[in-house]
Amino acid sequence: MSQTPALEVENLTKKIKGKQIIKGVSFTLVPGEVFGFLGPNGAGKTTTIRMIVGLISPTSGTIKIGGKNVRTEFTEAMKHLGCIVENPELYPYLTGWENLVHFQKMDSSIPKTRLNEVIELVGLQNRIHDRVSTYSLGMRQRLGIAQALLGKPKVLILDEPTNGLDPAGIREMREFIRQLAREENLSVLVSSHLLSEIQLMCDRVAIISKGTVLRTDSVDNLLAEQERVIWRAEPIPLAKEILSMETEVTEGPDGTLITLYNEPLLPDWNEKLVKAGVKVKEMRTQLPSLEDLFLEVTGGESID
Ligand SMILES: Nc1ncnc2c1ncn2[C@@H]1O[C@H](COP(=O)(O)OP(=O)(O)OP(=O)(O)O)[C@@H](O)[C@H]1O
Repeated sequence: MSQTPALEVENLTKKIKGKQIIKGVSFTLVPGEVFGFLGPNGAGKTTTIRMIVGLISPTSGTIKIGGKNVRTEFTEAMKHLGCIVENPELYPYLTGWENLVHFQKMDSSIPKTRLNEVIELVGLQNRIHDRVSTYSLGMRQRLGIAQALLGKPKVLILDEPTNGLDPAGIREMREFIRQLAREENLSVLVSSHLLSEIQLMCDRVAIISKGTVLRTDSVDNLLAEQERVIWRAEPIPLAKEILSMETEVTEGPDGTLITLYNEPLLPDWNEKLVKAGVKVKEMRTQLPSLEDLFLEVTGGESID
């Protein structure tokens, strides 16, 4: 693919009060993808996002939005960006429509016809003339997104978009974000500390911990890399001894042994066990849980 990335972050660092908070973060969003920024509290997600949206400046590194450098072409770069970083700034005593008109008037490049387009995109047609104070949290989020979409951005940044929503609201927001990315060819960067949410919503994910991106890939690929084999064999000590000569072995629950899944070598390991007199009763593969994957990638740091 030779299309211009929607967002390019290269070797970003940030030092605050002498402390290195962000230590060389790089990732790229292609048009139309939902990209998850996943890490425990304090990992550096918000600081990175604040640099992308221009709220603070990086110590070093490059950020390009729609090919425009945030440092040297700030206005051009910001034209391609829509974001809700802290809570969306809305006036509760005005209607949804009046809120949007207010923001549209602040940017002379946005025609009034865009209002109905964004209202339709976020599905607020039926309630747009009601006061925002009567909206649910999910509806306020949608209105915030409508506002962020007014300038037809290429990239939308949402910091923890499902925070505070109930399970139905979370599901709705997740589906809405996916649909928006698909239909508008919009790239969406979503930060979250919720593993399951990232798995269901995002095409790819960057796992961030202590100011560093440890891995970037689709959740499915990351999980497949950590696929394991559960062995039920007797006697266990002998089976463990033999397998340990081939690969790393841990003991699972109920007297099982666990190794990583290594397809080409499995028959060989099995043969060695059988030749040594071990009875192999069962071999089955298992994907790790997201929590296990996270622990594996971060080297033991848990998500919460
Ligand atoms: N202005 C600041 N001064 C000092 N330390 C800061 C400042 N801003 C952020 N930090 C520190 O940088 C680290 C990363 O914070 P950041 O808010 O980016 O993490 P996060 O991944 O977004 O987590 P959370 O979800 O809790 O916001 C934390 O240890 C935080 O205490």
